[in-house]
Amino acid sequence: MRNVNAWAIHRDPTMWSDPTSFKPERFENWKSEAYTHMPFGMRRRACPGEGLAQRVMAVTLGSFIQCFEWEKVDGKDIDMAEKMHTMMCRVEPIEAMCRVRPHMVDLLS
Ligand code: HEM
Repeated sequence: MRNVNAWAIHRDPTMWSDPTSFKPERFENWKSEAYTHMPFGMRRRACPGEGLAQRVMAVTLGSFIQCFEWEKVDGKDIDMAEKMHTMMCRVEPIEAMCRVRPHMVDLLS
């Protein structure tokens, strides 16, 4: 058994500038450098679903945003505090409601 602390590597300021800021543009024309970014793990036990996930994530997320209006149940900002578990979890889980956007009602009902 081996454990690699991908959490720490993904937040390492010697590898990433301003590592905790949401900057999707950092991945534009981005070339993978070995072991700096490994959301799907690496090598023998790496995620076999990576190809599928990479293909469907954008369209899934885009559909969620295009088709539904989202709202947090408690109306507060998202609390990003983390706690360790077998997997990384939020201290406060996100509870959200969605409503079909008006222009999608006929298509989705
Ligand atoms: C955004 C989507 C996903 C992410 C971020 C993700 C990430 C991961 C990670 C980090 C691992 C552990 C790799 C390791 O142990 O080093 C893993 C394992 C695994 N993933 Fe995913 N995954 C995703 C989607 C999927 C999908 C779509 C499937 C199947 C259709 C899948 C199937 C698996 C399986 C079967 C393993 C266990 C592989 C093994 O232990 O040999 N994953 N995934």
